[in-house]
Amino acid sequence: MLKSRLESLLAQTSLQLTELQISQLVTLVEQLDKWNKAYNLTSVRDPMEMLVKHILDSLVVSPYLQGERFIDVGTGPGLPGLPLAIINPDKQFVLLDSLGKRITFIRQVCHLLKLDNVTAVQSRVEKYQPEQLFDGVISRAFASLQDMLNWCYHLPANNGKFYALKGLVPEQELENLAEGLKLQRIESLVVPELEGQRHLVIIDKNNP
Ligand SMILES: C[S@@+](CC[C@H](N)C(=O)[O-])C[C@H]1O[C@@H](n2cnc3c(N)ncnc32)[C@H](O)[C@@H]1O
Repeated sequence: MLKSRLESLLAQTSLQLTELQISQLVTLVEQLDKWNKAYNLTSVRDPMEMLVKHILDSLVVSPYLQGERFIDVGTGPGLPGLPLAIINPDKQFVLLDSLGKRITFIRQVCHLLKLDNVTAVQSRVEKYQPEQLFDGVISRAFASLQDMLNWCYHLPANNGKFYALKGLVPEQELENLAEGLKLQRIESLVVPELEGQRHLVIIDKNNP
């Protein structure tokens, strides 16, 4: 049931996935459902609803990612980072959250799915000092844009980008961007069968 529903949702997008990637995404939803009660991972309880609200909502960001190294900050149970890592095995993803249970969940799923392009890190983002900077900093349902940019300013490499998934366009939050930050564009995202607006705010960082 989950697999055929996912295939019909994917058919409404331009995304081309392999059989392995589809089966990994189905397993991810099954694991979210299995561990949700114990780990309080998401308020979405119905696995069919998770396909739209978590999996498709994450995957639609994929065509916009430029570069090879990404960090998903405030990833929770790995959203959008895990779906993006599954369909981009050639890119590296650090999934960061301050809550240990969520990081434990991500590590279990990576082990189960044999994902070798994901590193899960438990830390507050303000304190996290990576050995190597990132081409992109991704976030969904994490913080206001201003807070995200303040707390994560140290993470992108020169010419790196911020990718913030938002409902409504956060126009006020785009005023007075810090030095070196520039709004590149706001993409309107189409998530099959999801009610409400979705936007991807892309901000460029050029080191002053
Ligand atoms: C509302 S959840 C969103 C989770 C996921 N991104 C999603 O879209 O479902 C926000 C997450 O951010 C994490 N978080 C909040 N402040 C943080 C911080 N300063 N550093 C790291 N993680 C943080 C919380 O633990 C929580 O898992």
